[in-house]
Amino acid sequence: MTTSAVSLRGVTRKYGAVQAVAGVDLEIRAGEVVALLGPNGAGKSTTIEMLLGLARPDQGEVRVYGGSPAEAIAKGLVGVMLQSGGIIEDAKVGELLNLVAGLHKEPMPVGEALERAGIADLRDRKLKGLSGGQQQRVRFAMAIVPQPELIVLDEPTTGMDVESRRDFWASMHAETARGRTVLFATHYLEEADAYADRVVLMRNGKIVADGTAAQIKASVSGRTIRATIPGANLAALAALDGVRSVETRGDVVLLQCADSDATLRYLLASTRAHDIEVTSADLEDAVLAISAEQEALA
Ligand SMILES: Nc1ncnc2c1ncn2[C@@H]1O[C@H](COP(=O)(O)OP(=O)(O)OP(=O)(O)O)[C@@H](O)[C@H]1O
Repeated sequence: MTTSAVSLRGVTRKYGAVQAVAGVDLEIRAGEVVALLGPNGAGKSTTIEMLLGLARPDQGEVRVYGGSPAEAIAKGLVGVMLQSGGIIEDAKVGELLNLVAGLHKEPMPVGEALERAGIADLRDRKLKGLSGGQQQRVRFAMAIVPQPELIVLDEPTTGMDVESRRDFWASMHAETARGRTVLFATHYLEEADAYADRVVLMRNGKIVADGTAAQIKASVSGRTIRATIPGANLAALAALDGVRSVETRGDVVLLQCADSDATLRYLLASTRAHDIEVTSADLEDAVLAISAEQEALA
């Protein structure tokens, strides 16, 4: 049996009256790239802090590569990129990276870390003059310099413009291609959709959905079929098994389907439908729907 990279069991954490994390169970296998999604205050940062040993759970157990977070970090197994802190304003980029490398047993050469983070040209610049996006890249270089098995990133692209975000994810992709395990918190659904193997959605301190982006989309909203159907019998379409709703836009019929395959077969066999398109809801629709469901249950 392979050891999980990360294992959280029944983890809770309160701040005063606020239940920041309310019973989280999460296993992350080696090599997985996991996005932690959720609205402000969902408990993402607190969960990350507990798995890094920066906050102690009130209840439950946190394991990183079978040991405590502190042990995993001491072994250089974990690279971290947090939202703030960790930067010495008066130091030069190269000096800071040397300092971090010096704390680890088998760091990669600093020049290589800078190269991989796309900031080789900033080596002799002081941290305080850098833009927010450049500072984020320095944090990323700090995260990878220990050659960690697991990289944990809390909202890594906050403050970056579109181009920097794209470059950042290209650098990140090179790390995941090397088989590293990655957990990142984000507010950008498209980042979760594009870069994660698995999406974990948190709300009010709990995990409310966990699966691939495709599964999460499918679990909520099924698919939409759009087709031109001359003389469509809308009542017959609405009565089909697996059809949730029917709308028309002129000759075009939109069918919300739980089972789009069966509906497609029917359309092709029994109607004059043409120009058929099948689309799945995007992750944003799914997240909104799950959040609304949770709201209704609360
Ligand atoms: N150190 C703290 N002291 C007091 N309350 C805290 C502390 N850290 C977190 N909280 C509270 O716990 C809840 C969860 O916060 P957390 O930062 O984990 O959420 P998040 O999902 O990371 O949110 P965001 O997307 O805004 O970063 C919030 O209500 C927050 O105000």
